[in-house]
Amino acid sequence: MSEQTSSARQHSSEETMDVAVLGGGSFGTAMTKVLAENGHRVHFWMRDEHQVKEIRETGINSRYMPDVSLSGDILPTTDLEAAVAGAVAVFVAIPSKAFRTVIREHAGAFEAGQAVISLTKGIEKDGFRLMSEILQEEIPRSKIGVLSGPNLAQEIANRDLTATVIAAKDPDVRNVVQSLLGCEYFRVYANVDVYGVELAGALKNIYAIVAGLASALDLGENAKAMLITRSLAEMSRFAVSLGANPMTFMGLAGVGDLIVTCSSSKSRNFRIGYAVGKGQGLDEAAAELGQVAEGIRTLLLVKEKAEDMGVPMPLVGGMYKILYGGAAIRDVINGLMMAVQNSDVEFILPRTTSS
Ligand SMILES: NC(=O)c1ccc[n+]([C@@H]2O[C@H](COP(=O)([O-])OP(=O)(O)OC[C@H]3O[C@@H](n4cnc5c(N)ncnc54)[C@H](O)[C@@H]3O)[C@@H](O)[C@H]2O)c1
Ligand SMILES: O=P(O)(O)OC[C@H](O)CO
Repeated sequence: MSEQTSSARQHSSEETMDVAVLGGGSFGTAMTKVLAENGHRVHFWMRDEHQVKEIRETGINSRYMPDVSLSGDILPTTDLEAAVAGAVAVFVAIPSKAFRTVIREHAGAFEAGQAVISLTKGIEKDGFRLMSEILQEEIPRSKIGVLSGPNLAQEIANRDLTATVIAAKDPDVRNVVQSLLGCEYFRVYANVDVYGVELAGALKNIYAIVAGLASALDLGENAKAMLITRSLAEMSRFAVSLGANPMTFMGLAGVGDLIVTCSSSKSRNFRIGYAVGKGQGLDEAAAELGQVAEGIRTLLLVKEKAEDMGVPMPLVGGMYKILYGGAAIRDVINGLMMAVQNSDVEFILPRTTSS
């Protein structure tokens, strides 16, 4: 173990555990690094044999994190069954589009009572399912958790100070994740509102696109504050109508993640909005990014769901018109600014209009 590794581990469990990380992208790589630096044996599953070979031989995942060197007890593999067998916890960082397929295909591999934690911030198209719901449906004998918060993968990999949230009903899951991941640069807070934490992580990606677009247009600092705050109001309104606890949105998974993703060009969703604001087409921007920006899909799903439920979401509606309806950005902004005046905090003063 390197000097850096032993110092990172000060606050985490002293016992070496077998853990699995599923998904060889940016976030899977960052979480693998934290777990390995904390002294655990990490079975790192990905589908690409070349990537496995590269990480095994060089410690580098050049496609997703070319500047990050992985060291410690990391076992890259394409064998998911072997990765999961005996793991005290399985962390899943597969984009929402492929999440169910991967879990279903390997459902038999997961053990009864095993902690399975989603790291994915997205929503499934059919049935508007969150990832924890997919886990519940596909591998119901597992103990399920969700990790979410202001967690830019690159910063975690750089050991920049970061906090996250583990949400799980089962205290054993909360405890094991805090113990496995916590260290001097990564602090893990707990919550029991699984649905709220997970929904916050998915929804903020939409508003990061909005914020990126605003940044491209150089709308000013007041506009940034207005957008972030109204995004929080809108996402909490939607989440509460689905049964989430509004207080969750005051925490790291809510306002915390919203702040980081809406104010940093390190966020892929923010970069999509910025590119569109600078006149690039959505498809071109997504192709150029070359990594997942969940907000693009989530926007479509949330717009449809909000309309079905009659929940007003003017920012979602406006972004949809820009990305998919060919609306002029300035017209949409003008429409939002000139809408009927409304309540600031609707949990104190209820909204009286549908605008
Ligand atoms: N990158 C971050 O900063 C960050 C932070 C927190 C949460 N997340 C979330 O984690 C999830 C994964 O994001 P990421 O940043 O790692 O994405 P990424 O684009 O960097 O990588 C995606 C990975 O998923 C793999 N993948 C895609 N389809 C697959 C399939 N069918 N089978 C197996 N593997 C498949 C790809 O090969 C790739 O390794 C997203 O929901 C994202 O919102 C990302
Ligand atoms: O790069 P993004 O936009 O997917 O955001 C990454 C994380 O979700 C930030 O918390």
